[in-house]
Amino acid sequence: MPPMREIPLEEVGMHNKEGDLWVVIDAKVYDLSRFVHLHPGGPDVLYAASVAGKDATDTFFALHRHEVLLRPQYARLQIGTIRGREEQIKPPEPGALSEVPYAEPTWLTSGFHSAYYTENHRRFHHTVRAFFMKEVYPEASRCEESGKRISQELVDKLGALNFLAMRLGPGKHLKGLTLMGGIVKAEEFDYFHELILNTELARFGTRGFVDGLLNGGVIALPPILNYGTPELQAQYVPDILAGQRYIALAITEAFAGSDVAGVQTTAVREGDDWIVTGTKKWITNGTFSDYFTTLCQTDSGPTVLLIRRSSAVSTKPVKTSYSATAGTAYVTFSGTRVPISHTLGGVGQGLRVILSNFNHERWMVVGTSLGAQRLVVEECLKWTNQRIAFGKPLNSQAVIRARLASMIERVEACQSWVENITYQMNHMSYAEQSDKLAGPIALLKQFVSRSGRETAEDATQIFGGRGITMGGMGRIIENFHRTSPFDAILAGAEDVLGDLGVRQAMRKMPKNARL
Ligand code: HEM
Repeated sequence: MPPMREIPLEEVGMHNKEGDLWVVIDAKVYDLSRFVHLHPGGPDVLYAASVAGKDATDTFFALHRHEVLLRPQYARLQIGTIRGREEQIKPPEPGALSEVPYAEPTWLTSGFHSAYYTENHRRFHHTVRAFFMKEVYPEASRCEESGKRISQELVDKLGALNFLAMRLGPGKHLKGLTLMGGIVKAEEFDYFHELILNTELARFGTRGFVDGLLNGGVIALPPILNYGTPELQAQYVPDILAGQRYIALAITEAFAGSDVAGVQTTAVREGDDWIVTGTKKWITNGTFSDYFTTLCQTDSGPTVLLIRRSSAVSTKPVKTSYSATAGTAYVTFSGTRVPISHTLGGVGQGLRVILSNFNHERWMVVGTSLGAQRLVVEECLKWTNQRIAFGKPLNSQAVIRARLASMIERVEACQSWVENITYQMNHMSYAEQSDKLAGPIALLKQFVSRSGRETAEDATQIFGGRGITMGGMGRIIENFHRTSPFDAILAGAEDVLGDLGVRQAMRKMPKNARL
């Protein structure tokens, strides 16, 4: 691009009419002469006396997100800069931290300290945020809107970083892999690294894509890694981790959701095979999965099987209130033949396999909800600072500040509890996690998803009409308001989880406990 011409403000003022229209936004001069008729807000607003040929910075930022100016088709409308002035509102550097109070957790806030995170976590975080914003975010936005699944090109890029392997948490599946380009060694990688991945990917503000981003693998692979034979693991895991094949977890049915023991899909032995018949519903990534980690009923009780897609397996999309990019499916097994070697965790052991798997899944949902809630807090702090209503910034109203206070308190409480649980996970074996953390993680998830929905409500009141409008200024709030109920349902409904947490505590009550 040739260097931009420096233009005196007075010269801009002469271009203020139809066919010859310039405006100044943040020291940059835009020629809107031809764009006026394409402008989504219409031409008339641009011909207003306070806009045409004038510095319209405040007006522009009251109506548009900064990202509008960064889109290539609009960036090229710029013809120069105002002499003697500098751009003030700059796009964030890749990986940069926000300086808005509470927009980052304390461990990423200058001058604050943390007992949990190391220098390696910080470097990892910086690299992840930069990569996500540059490589993943543009596709996340596109797919959230179009409903298309993640592209193989992006999956390949993620595969090269061993993204899915990292999202399964620490463990022997990481051995020998180069993680995030070598930023963290396999033996150093812990649940805080994984928490960073989960919170960062929620910052796209695209809840459907978050699940489309190979979440099927995150929840369907652990039963193979924990209960599959070495042969089975060698046959399936590497291709899935590399993004060459896709997998989904198939538990829920129209017949049974939180009541997993009530599933009606059956597996009947015939020689060395199981014959599987039944349906599964709300299966994340199911529309494009090659394999299904599936809970079935057998004569000897619930059993988990690894099922390959074949002509006896069909999938169709389930239209939910978030984007079809998640690949949510209705799956039908029509007498599907499955070798008995594909049994995970023993016949009749299905509930043990599935219930232990739930802890990690619930903790993952908690992490993505937390990341999204923090983003919503940042959006609200910025909006209430720049939006003028009744002649004053929104944040000069006590009712608005009261809502902001509640949102900040909730996200900070969620953060502290999540970090505490994550620390426990780092110091417990898988078996200890199953025994000790099922209750606390269930309670944590109930608390975090409920906080999320309260925050969605507060944010929508703050953003008004924009909070219920897809695209534009309030797009992140609208997406969160529409999709935060997913966090309250997926991996166990909120109410059921609260009850589970208390029942776990009751089981562990000392026999001699008395007041
Ligand atoms: C470089 C200059 C501009 C570009 C590229 C631009 C682009 C856009 C775009 C893409 C939208 C759709 C909503 C969104 O994505 O946020 C929009 C909406 C709008 N624009 Fe602009 N715009 C420009 C300047 C202005 C100015 C100076 C005004 C001054 C009044 C203005 C007034 C509006 C209005 C009223 C809407 C509708 C807002 C809404 O529905 O909430 N635009 N503009």
